[in-house]
Amino acid sequence: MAERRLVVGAAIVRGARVLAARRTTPPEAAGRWELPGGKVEPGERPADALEREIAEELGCEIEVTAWLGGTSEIDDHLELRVAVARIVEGEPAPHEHDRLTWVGADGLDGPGGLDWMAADRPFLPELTHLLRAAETEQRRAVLRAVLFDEDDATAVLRRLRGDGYEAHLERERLAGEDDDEDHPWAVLTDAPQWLVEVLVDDHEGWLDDDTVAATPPPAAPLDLPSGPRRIKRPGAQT
Ligand SMILES: Nc1nc2c([nH]c(=O)n2[C@H]2C[C@H](O)[C@@H](COP(=O)(O)OP(=O)(O)OP(=O)(O)O)O2)c(=O)[nH]1
Repeated sequence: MAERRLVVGAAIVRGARVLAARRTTPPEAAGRWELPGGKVEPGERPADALEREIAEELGCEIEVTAWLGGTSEIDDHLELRVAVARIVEGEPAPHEHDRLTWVGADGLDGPGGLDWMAADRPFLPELTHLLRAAETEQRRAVLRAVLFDEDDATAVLRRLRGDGYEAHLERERLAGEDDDEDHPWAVLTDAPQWLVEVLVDDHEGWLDDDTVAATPPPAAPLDLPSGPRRIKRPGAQT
């Protein structure tokens, strides 16, 4: 039999989650999840094909960082390889799928997991392993954004989760204050510091420096201020 044509799929990883896309065609595959990608053209490098397909399907630019082991048979004519990739430009939007979702190790496989295309399943154990390793890494890098208003806190939480980061809400206590109504909200997240800074600036909050200090220690100790740091915002009331 002639060699199978190669289909490449991208496991786009951000934080400890991977981006899954829901197919709309053909009818038997509609509603099932895949890793975005497509067929490699004759003479095309697989990584180039993947970057081209992702630009077409999601409107963003990725960089392939590694290939997962093995290939998987799709049918008599096609076989699938999967690369781990990261976004280098833009935000993914579904141009050819009807849904995108950022899924962590817990939602990837097993009961309650996504209904994947059959050919993707052999890659799930390795992918789960990668996401678990990323989770461990992340536990060491949590930032705390402090916001006075619950609506602001919820907006920040939604935005971070929508972008694929881990984030959860906690009720914050300010030292020396005991009036419950004055206790602000804290959003704990693994998002990068620049993004959290932009969001707290937009929602009149601040980034708690204690948690910045709790990220993996730099080679030389940093001289960090001990109190919460107010991010300056043009025109904001202090
Ligand atoms: N892109 C992608 N295709 C997959 C995956 N798993 C899987 O079985 N497939 C199948 C579905 C299709 O039969 C085939 C890829 O076709 P496609 O329609 O996505 O590729 P393409 O964009 O190059 O399509 P076309 O131009 O030939 O229409 O591989 C996966 O994770 N990603």
